Amino acid sequence: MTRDAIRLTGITKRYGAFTAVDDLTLAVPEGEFLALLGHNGAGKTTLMKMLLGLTRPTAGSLSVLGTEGGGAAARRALGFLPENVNFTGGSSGRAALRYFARLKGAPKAQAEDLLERVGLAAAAHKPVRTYSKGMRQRLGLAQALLGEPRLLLLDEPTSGLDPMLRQEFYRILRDMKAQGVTILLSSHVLSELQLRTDRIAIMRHGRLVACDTLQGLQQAAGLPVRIRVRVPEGGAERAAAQAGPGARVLAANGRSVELGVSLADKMEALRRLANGGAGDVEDLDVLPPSLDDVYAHFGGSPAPDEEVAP
Ligand SMILES: Nc1ncnc2c1ncn2[C@@H]1O[C@H](COP(=O)(O)OP(=O)(O)OP(=O)(O)O)[C@@H](O)[C@H]1O
Repeated sequence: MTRDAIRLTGITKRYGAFTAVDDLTLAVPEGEFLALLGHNGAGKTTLMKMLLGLTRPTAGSLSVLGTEGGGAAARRALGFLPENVNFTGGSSGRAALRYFARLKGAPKAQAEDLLERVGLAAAAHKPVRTYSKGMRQRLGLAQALLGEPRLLLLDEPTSGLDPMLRQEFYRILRDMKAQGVTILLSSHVLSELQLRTDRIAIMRHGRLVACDTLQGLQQAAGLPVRIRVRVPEGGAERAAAQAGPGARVLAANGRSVELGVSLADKMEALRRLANGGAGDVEDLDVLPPSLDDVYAHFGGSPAPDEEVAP
């Protein structure tokens, strides 16, 4: 039976009169890759800090890797990559990682393996202060992977990474997931998450407003699927009519028409388009709602003056 790596029940965190996390209930099964989305100030980092035991909830209960209250007892099995990786002092990447290995009780040799794994072996002898943002981020990931973490908490880990490094970064996470590691990752880069995560949790003003698979969120949002149809010159209107009453025209020009249909009407519209009069439809693409669309639907972005605590 799958156990929950994280179990949060009615978790609330207040700073004075301000509520940063508001009555949040969520269970994350072991081995799941969960993305945590939300506007600036939504409460993502605060949630991670509570899971790490760095700050205590004002109300509610939490369990991390079977340890009630999370914190120190679970921390050895946690890997954490903070939003702003800060390695102070003039030490080299290798020395910094060995230092963290000692703190975590991980073997020194693992530091070498991880430097290799994150592509920093050649720069390991250089002072961290000379590292680019991407290199510091990779060193931060290596630090998070020290020991045998069973849960990774990654706070906006890909900011500052170029597209190649992002791919490499997600490849490493895929390997970790294959080993059964649970991953909670917060990010603002929605496009990179939609095909990589099992579920997506959306926070707004400290509250969990949605948590499901992308498909589940798409269904719950009831956003239209777009069907882009290529037609012979002047055939747009005919193709639109052919798609049936469930389809409405979103955009059209002489050679193509974009139709919006509900998920429930999608297959019927596709059948009608495919079976219609020969030559009416030359080609078609089906475009499901993107994570950006879903995120916007669930109110992912606050009004500009709502972003920070008063
Ligand atoms: N120690 C604190 N004292 C007072 N308010 C705080 C404290 N820590 C966080 N907050 C407030 O709690 C809210 C949530 O902050 P948090 O850092 O969790 O947001 P976030 O979702 O991680 O945002 P971002 O995407 O910008 O990193 C913010 O309004 C922040 O100003």
